[in-house]
Amino acid sequence: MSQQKRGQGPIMRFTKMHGLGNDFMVVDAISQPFRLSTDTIRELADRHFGVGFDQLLVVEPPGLPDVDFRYRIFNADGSEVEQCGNGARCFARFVRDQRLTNKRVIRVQTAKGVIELKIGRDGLVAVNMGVPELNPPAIPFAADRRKNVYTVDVNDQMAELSAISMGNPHGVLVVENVDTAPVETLGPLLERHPRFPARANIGFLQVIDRRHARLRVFERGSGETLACGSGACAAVVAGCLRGLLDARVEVELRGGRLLIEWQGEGAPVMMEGPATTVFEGQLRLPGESQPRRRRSARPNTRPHKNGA
Ligand SMILES: N[C@H](CCC[C@H](N)C(=O)O)C(=O)O
Repeated sequence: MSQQKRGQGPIMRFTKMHGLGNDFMVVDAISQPFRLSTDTIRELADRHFGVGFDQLLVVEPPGLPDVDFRYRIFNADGSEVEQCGNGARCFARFVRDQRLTNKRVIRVQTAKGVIELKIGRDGLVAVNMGVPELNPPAIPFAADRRKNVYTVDVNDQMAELSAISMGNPHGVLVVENVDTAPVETLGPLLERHPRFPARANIGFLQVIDRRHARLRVFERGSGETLACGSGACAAVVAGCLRGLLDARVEVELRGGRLLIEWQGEGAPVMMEGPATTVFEGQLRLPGESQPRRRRSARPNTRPHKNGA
């Protein structure tokens, strides 16, 4: 946060959390005003000058009658996105720990639909991530027809990948060994490939056997993360479509393991894994003027004009 701005704005409370090392800044925008510009989100994401996170997760009041909360997600580059699987598990733990609900089954509205979160007594969180989208225009992915595997020309190499949306777009490649996969080189090239007009998260999937896999993900808007929940879901769907995986798969990511289950086309993808709170914090935002709220007005949680 640039020096001249520090210390002029309001105090914002937050909680630092992670799902298998995919880390988040989580903000309750129900009990406090939330209005962050894209630039401020980028500054807060910085691991030296800010809080440091892969994604910012925001808890808002529900926008639909049959849901408990609205769930907004911002990548480290400030882009607002449709889905975050590891974040969904942390969201569930956060709203219970903050006593925003006492439910164990929570329905949340994301930018692309409604997902259901279930907090187990073992501390693990199960998420119904919804039905994967395979139709190219809805992913979005440029293709003349739907296939299980597409050939994409990238830097004069032909990459074979599956294209799947879990609410957010994913490209999944099958590799011999994730430890030697070209994540740093091919990841950013495919993230911004023109055939992914909204960019994409790029997964590198190593099949151990029909019920075990390893995965690394170069995430859209954040780079490689230690884990990607929606990426693990997309990878299992891709593996099943290719006939390489069974319905229930243990996916080993760099930060730990997720259990993913998909019973096939038309069925939702189920994910189960941990959610960890690291610390509570508060910070003084840059000197963004906050509108004087009329006494009766609701907390201002509407997005800032040029960002969140
Ligand atoms: N980078 C993703 C959002 C976060 C997804 C990931 N952290 C997860 O656990 O699903 C995107 O731009 O779609």
